[in-house]
Amino acid sequence: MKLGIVGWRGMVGQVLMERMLQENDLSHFETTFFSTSNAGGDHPFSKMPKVDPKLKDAYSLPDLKSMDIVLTCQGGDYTKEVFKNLRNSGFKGFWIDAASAIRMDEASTIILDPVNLDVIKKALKDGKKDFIGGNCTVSLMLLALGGLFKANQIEWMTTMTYQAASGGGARHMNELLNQMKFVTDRVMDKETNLASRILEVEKRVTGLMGDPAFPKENFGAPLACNLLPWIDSDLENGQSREEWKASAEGNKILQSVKDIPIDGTCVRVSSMRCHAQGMTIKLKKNIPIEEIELMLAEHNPWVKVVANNKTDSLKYLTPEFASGKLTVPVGRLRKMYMGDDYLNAFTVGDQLLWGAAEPLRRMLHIILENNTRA
Ligand SMILES: NC(=O)C1=CN([C@@H]2O[C@H](COP(=O)(O)OP(=O)(O)OC[C@H]3O[C@@H](n4cnc5c(N)ncnc54)[C@H](OP(=O)(O)O)[C@@H]3O)[C@@H](O)[C@H]2O)C=CC1
Ligand SMILES: N[C@@H](CC(=O)OP(=O)(O)O)C(=O)O
Repeated sequence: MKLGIVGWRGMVGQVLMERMLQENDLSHFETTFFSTSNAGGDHPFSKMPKVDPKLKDAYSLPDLKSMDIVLTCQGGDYTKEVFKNLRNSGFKGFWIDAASAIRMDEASTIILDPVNLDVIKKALKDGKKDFIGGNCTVSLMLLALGGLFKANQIEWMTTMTYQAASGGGARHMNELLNQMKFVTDRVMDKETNLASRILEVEKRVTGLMGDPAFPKENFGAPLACNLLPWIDSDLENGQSREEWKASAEGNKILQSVKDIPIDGTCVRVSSMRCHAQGMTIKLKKNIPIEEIELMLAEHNPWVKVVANNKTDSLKYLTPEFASGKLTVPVGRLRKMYMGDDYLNAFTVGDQLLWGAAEPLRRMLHIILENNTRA
């Protein structure tokens, strides 16, 4: 099959390409790389077999139309500019996309195959062609709690998120580091032990956040030494768009017969590339913790149930542990004071892997398999 890849140079694209090279994915396709900025130019994969050595124009409808599959992690603006026109021009191939732009469209299927392979297979059987990666926080939550969703044991749940700077993109990650530098350069200099005058130093740090030179062009606010309890746009019903995605996308991924209410507060924190979330889960009945742990652990090969003790929680339930890994640790599993059918849980995962790139490359294999069988 002819595969066209758009957005390979961006941050999500780089993570995707790293995984595709690790898994030798390109060997299954005749691949063309596209660019929005350098059509006709070179790319780093040109020496690989069955790869077009030159970049094609990512806005050229005829070039895109000649592909069997277009996979894009170029972003929502690109999708909005190209997708409809491409379909209107007669493109009958598969469109695989990391962006949220057409995720909730009727024709789109949200892909997270360890959780909804049956939904994906049915969509393929029904002739659907648009397969879109889910929101990172939602995908990571579903992977962590897949066992409980599969057993249909969740009545409702809340998620309180701790989302990394990477969710905003490369410029945001860079800005976070610059914010940290801006502060530490001004309060620490060569002196590293400020404990004896820490209250005075804290005042200075907080004051620096209001300094006109404080770098906040991307986040719009200080994230270093701070947190931001709003992610994405304002839906003007009290909810942020990121919060809305939990229930809307979660239930679409699961194709729930009756929607499971999922809601909470999404917060940006100063971790670099892993999103964490604390969850309160209202179970349909009292299930013993050992049974819950087993259900979660057996659901998929990537989830890692972490024993609910201080040592293991601090070792495994952190962005430091999860960064660069496909493993999705879930822990702090305990019944809550509210009753035995209330479960506390905490999970963390790499938002660029399972949260963005991994479901896209796995979809390529699902399409190949489906094609072989057809
Ligand atoms: N960041 C995230 O956490 C997630 C992002 N997504 C989706 O993926 C989309 C892409 O995100 P992300 O990868 O972070 O975006 P980037 O800004 O890193 O990359 C997007 C595109 O920008 C162009 N570009 C311009 N200058 C540079 C440069 N100096 N280095 C690299 N690329 C450059 C490239 O296009 P070209 O080569 O054509 O010039 C590239 O493909 C998002 O808009 C979102 O829709 C989805 C889930 C998570
Ligand atoms: N909004 C997410 C990242 C993202 O790209 O989400 P979506 O794919 O739903 O637009 C975050 O900031 O962490």
